[in-house]
Amino acid sequence: MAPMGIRLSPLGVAVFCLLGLGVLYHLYSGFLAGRFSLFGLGGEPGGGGAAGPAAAADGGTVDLREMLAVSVLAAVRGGDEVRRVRESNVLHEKSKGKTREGAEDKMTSGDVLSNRKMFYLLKTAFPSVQINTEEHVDAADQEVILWDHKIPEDILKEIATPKEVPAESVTVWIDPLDATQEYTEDLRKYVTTMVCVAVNGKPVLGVIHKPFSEYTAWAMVDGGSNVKARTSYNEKTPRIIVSRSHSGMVKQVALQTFGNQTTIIPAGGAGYKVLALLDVPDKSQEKADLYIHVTYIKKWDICAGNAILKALGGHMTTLSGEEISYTGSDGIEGGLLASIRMNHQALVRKLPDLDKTGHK
Ligand SMILES: Nc1ncnc2c1ncn2[C@@H]1O[C@H](COP(=O)(O)O)[C@@H](OP(=O)(O)O)[C@H]1O
Ligand SMILES: [Mg+2]
Repeated sequence: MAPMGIRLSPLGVAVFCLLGLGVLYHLYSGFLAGRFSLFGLGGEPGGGGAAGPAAAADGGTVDLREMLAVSVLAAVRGGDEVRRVRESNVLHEKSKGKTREGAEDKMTSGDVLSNRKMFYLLKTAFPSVQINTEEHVDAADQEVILWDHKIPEDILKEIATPKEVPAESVTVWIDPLDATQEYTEDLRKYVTTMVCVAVNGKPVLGVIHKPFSEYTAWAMVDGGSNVKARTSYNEKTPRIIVSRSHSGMVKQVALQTFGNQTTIIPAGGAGYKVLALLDVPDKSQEKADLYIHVTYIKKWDICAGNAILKALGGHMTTLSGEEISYTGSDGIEGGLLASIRMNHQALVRKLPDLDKTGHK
């Protein structure tokens, strides 16, 4: 018997407790989860109302169509910084150290300022997703950049319905300035900014933006794209696009595999080299049939290109034909082979085993 003659029913108490737990769970998984993850970064919450975090409202899911819209915006905004710094001619060039092969790993103000814009735009819109970026994020120099929740018409036209996935299955990869070496040499056509979204490690969304020609390619696997493959490719004597500053033994490997008649096109930037395989209207863009890389490379350099190729029916794998998983470690060891509208596995079989030949 309770005081003052009120009797508590055990069923009523149980229902009350369950309701309480439900309210707490809802608060934690949605609103608070988003805020905690930003605070964990040393960041501020993204603000409320229409421009607040996109993931928070759904309690742990994100809409890939919204992620695509923010990724395009981030690549363009980052690209504005890249262009502004290059046009100022004050690059504040530094070395982050050396690559395994002994090349300078460079960084400029263009990389840093683009990274800041791209990272905070994505982090504010999607506070609960994992974001991996090439450059260090300075928590003391953060910026809250709000997304207006507008999905551009070209995306709405291609992708008619939202595509929800659990926020915890998503890994975002940002390259705030691809082809930094060429950027310092003022070889502007090679420079891109890139965003990639992987779901359970599989590349699903890719954006490659060329800041100096203001061209943007995007694609979503099983969604849509604003770019397509060319109508024909030369599989027998392919034009092969390769690195100009991290080449390793790539030319020898290409000529040994496809013969001495093969044309080798040295170029900067992994984003630029993927675009070379596609039907891109930009006049400064060279065209190739295959992209081969033999040295170590990082996932932010290749994830967006991998997603775009996959969305268009192409392939990007290691040289031994393995799919690349975009979670966990930053780098991949087995080189790269990218193709579209070709028999990719037949190409893999043609290539020498790099570990055996020591061709890296
Ligand atoms: N052996 C290596 N080690 C580290 N990074 C490499 C690399 N080979 C290529 N990369 C990176 O991959 C991108 C494309 O390389 P490349 O232009 O030589 O084809 C460049 O990215 P960033 O410019 O973003 O640093 C480059 O630094
Ligand atoms: Mg890069």
